[in-house]
Amino acid sequence: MTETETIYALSSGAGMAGVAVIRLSGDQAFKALHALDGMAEPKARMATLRELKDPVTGARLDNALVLGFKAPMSFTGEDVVELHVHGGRAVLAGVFGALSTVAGLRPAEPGEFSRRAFENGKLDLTEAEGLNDLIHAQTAAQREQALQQLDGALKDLYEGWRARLIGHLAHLEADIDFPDEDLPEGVSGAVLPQILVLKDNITQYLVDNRRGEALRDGFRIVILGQPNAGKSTLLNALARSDVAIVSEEAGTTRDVIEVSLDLGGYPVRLIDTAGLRDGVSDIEKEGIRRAEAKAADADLKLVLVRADEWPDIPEAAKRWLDEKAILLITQVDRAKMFHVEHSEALSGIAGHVTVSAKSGEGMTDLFDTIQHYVMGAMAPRELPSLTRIRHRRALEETVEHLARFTDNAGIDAVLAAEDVRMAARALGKITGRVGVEDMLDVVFSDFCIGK
Ligand SMILES: Nc1nc2c(c(=O)[nH]1)N(C=O)[C@@H](CNc1ccc(C(=O)N[C@@H](CCC(=O)O)C(=O)O)cc1)CN2
Ligand SMILES: Nc1nc2c(ncn2[C@@H]2O[C@H](COP(=O)(O)OP(=O)(O)OP(=O)(O)O)[C@@H](O)[C@H]2O)c(=O)[nH]1
Ligand SMILES: [Mg+2]
Repeated sequence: MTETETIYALSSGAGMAGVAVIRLSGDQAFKALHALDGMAEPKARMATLRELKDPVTGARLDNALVLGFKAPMSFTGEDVVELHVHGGRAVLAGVFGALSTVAGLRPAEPGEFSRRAFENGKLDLTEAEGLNDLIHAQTAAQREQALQQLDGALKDLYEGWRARLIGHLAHLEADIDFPDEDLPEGVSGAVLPQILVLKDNITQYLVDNRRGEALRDGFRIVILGQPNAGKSTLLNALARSDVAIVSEEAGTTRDVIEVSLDLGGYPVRLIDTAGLRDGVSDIEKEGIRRAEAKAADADLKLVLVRADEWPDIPEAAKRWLDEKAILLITQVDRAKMFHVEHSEALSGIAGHVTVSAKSGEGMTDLFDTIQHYVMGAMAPRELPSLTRIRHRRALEETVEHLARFTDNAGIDAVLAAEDVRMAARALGKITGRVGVEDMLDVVFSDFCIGK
């Protein structure tokens, strides 16, 4: 299969619909349209009504709205034809059957239209990823982040850094080639601090609490505490749905139970876990192991302690109390005349709330406290956030090369210049400017068919 093959796919959603869009891209796209409508090529970018027939049987397929784009002025940069047909099963089957009889056409792979757009320079890799994120966006904040990335916000940031490095590299190389009188002394002297500043900028940029990734994947809030603390009851209350089994038996929950919520436009994954104690059965031990694994990479932890036990906090719960934890004193309806006494457990954490899932006391306060935390963690930063581990790895690699540059700068100008070149390459991998052939399959296989 060569890249010039013409591809087609359903680009609208599957299932019955008022209108469905079938997209064709490649140099046979208009020929294929002619095979179905027998008419002259429609004017580029002008919607036209056409009767489509099966080229082999002559059977009528649909009255379709047809839209053509001529290369390179199209989404993919190739000739593109869109068939806007009635979205019925028989219509789609008929049109796909007809297209399969046209020579030089084949069904598109997932993400193949976007991949061609990338290969034809219409999108860089971060923009293509932004497009995919936009299609999967579930909340307003996810949509906004994806749109920014699709608009080139990450591309501009990383290409800007790369351009700065390449500028510095030119100076370093000039220094190496003309070490003496041709250039004033001190050129490399000026480059060093400039590269150090850039290295610091990137290093600081990486300290982001996974903001962009959490926005893309969902902010993970893990509910932790000893058996019968009321974790599953709390999950059900926050999710406003009877998701997890609740019982007075200690050790009810063993599996990790996850619910997705939209918290003021921010996607949240609320995770209930097994009660923390010295596990009795092997199954419960495994449940606790999973609970602790979730706790370790939580974006926020809700650590539950029962009011009738307060201020005693079991060691298994106490170890999760840190700046990413909210302490919940639960089942306060069961403790008479309860008030939170001073405890050292209250310092160094993100907050504490006293609640009763039964009476509803404190639940509004809890909701507000969580929402406040999530909003703070997800608030837009000055620079657009990286959204994938792929970006993070490449930026870490960039910083490593720049650290090596600083080590070599005083010793060996040739080695140091090579470090800068490698740093620029690592940055170029994010946007797909260099050395990414092996990565493209991974990036685009994640896309939908028809995109
Ligand atoms: N029917 C339909 N709707 C759609 C799309 C599509 O492909 N078809 N899109 C698909 O994702 C999105 C729109 N995105 C598009 C992006 C670029 C071009 C395009 O033709 N670009 C040309 C010309 C640019 C211009 O006119 O300014 C180019 O880049 O050269 C088309 C659609 C959303 N809606
Ligand atoms: N009175 C009162 N009872 C509660 C409250 N929250 C939970 N319970 C009860 O406490 C018991 C344990 O609740 P669960 O939500 O199953 O506790 P859990 O922390 O999930 O327990 P495990 O899954 O065993 O770790 C159940 O009988 C609940 O009905 C509350 O706020 N007030
Ligand atoms: Mg439970």
